Amino acid sequence: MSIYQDIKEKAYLANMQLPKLGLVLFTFGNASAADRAKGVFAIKPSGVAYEELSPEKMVIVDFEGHTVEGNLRPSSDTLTHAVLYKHWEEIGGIVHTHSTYGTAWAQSQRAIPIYGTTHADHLTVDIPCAPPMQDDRIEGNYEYETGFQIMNHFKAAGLSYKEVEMVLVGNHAPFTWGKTAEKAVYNSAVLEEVGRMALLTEQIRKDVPKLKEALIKKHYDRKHGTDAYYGQ
Ligand SMILES: O=C(CO)[C@@H](O)[C@@H](O)COP(=O)(O)O
Repeated sequence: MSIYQDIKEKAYLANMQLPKLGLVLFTFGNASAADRAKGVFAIKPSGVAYEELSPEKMVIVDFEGHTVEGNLRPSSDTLTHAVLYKHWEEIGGIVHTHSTYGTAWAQSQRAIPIYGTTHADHLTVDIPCAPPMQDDRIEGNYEYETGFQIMNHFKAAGLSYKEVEMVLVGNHAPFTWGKTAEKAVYNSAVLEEVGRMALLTEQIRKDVPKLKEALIKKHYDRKHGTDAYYGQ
C-alpha cells in the first residue's frame, strides 16, 4: 500500500462529492488533499470521469508540481493547486469547479456581492473575483500563473486566505480551499449557492443594496465569533 494512501482516500472522497453536489458536469473540475508533513498532495487525474475514479488513481504531486507517484497525468490545474499549497501554508484541500453560477460570475468578471445573511454566515465580504489573466501570462506557464493571479489579488485587496476561502478567476471559474479537502468541497457548494441567490436577487431587484454592516457582523459572529454556537 502507498505511503500516501490517506490523502489518496481524502482526495478521492472530495472528488466524488463534486458530481453528487451538482458542482461538476463530465470532468469539469478537480479536488486535491495535502499531506504537509510529507510535502505532497493527491489530485484527480486529468480527464478521467468521476465514475471511473478510485483512490489508487489519484496522482501524488509535490508543492513544486512534480509528480511523485501515480501512472496517470495529474489534472491540468495541478500547478495552480501547487502554488497555493506552497505559499498558503494552512491549506489542506483545494477544489476547482466550473459550477454554473460561480462560473457565470467569473465570466462576468464580477465579485459576488454580499446581499444576504446566507452569504454573511460564511464571509463578511463579497466573494472576490481576480482579474482575467494577461495575454503574456496565458502564453507562459498558465496554470502556475493562475495561482499567482489569485494570491496577488488577495494581497492587493487586503484579504486573508484563512478568512476568505474562495475566489473567482475572471474569465475562468471558482477555486476554493480549506483546512481539509472536505471543507474545500463545502466552500465550493456555498459559493455556488450564494452565487445563485445573488443572481436571482439582482434579477428581482436591479438596484438592490448590499447587506447592512450590522447584519453582516451579527450573522458572521454567530457562526464564527468567540461565542459561536454552530459552524464548519
Ligand atoms: O479549467 C479547466 C477547463 O477550463 C479544467 O479545470 C477542467 O477541464 C478539468 O481539467 P482536468 O480534467 O482536471 O485536467
